[in-house]
Amino acid sequence: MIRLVAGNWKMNGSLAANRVLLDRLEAAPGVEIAVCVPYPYLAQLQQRPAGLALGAQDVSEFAAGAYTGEVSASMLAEFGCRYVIVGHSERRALFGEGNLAVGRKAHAALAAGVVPIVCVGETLAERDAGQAMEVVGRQLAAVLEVLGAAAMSSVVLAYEPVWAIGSGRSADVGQIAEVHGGIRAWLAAHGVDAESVRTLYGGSVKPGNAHEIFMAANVDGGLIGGASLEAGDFMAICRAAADVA
Ligand SMILES: O=C(CO)COP(=O)(O)O
Repeated sequence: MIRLVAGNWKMNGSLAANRVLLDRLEAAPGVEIAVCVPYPYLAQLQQRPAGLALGAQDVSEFAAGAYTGEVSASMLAEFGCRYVIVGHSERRALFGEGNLAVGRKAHAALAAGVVPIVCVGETLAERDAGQAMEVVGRQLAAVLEVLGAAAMSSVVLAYEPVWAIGSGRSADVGQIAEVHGGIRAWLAAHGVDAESVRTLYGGSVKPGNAHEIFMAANVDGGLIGGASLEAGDFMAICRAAADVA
């Protein structure tokens, strides 16, 4: 399947800076490229290089109504979002999102025709305790409980070990391949069409390590934080994904 490289701008950007960045991005053959931007910039991103998919970084689990500050999946769909990140570890850790809420957000996204990029991953303490796959399994189970096996095959997953995010310390290829293989096996064991679920790796992906990461078994692309704010770096990562396609 064609690899997906999604940039997660997090809470960065300005109208002026975004324009400079966008002017330097372009579609690349052999890879799908998406940028997941802060909500206020969805309007600006209506003008973007052809072939670049648009995404957001969070979504309400509710469809509409008295939920001050929330943004619904149908609003994202109106602005042309193909993707929305749900359950990023920063949202889980800093904003108290639990596993079931993440599942409900994924459900809301799918109901509006927006593909959720569901993030899973363990902390360093959990890895050191040998619990990485157990934690990821729990996170997956909650999403499966809400979505059911058929809908689960429509999501994109992102394995983002918390300790590798923004730390400059990527997981090594063996660790990545082990968890990605574990996720594929977990999905298959739970009745999900595992082969149709694209599973991205995220956490300190840079131009220098992208190629070997994308070569790893069961890695179907990347979720890129810091390096997605540098056009040259982001395009180099996208080309690395295309090269191994
Ligand atoms: O959190 C991430 C993407 O969602 C990864 O961030 P970094 O690429 O900055 O480590």
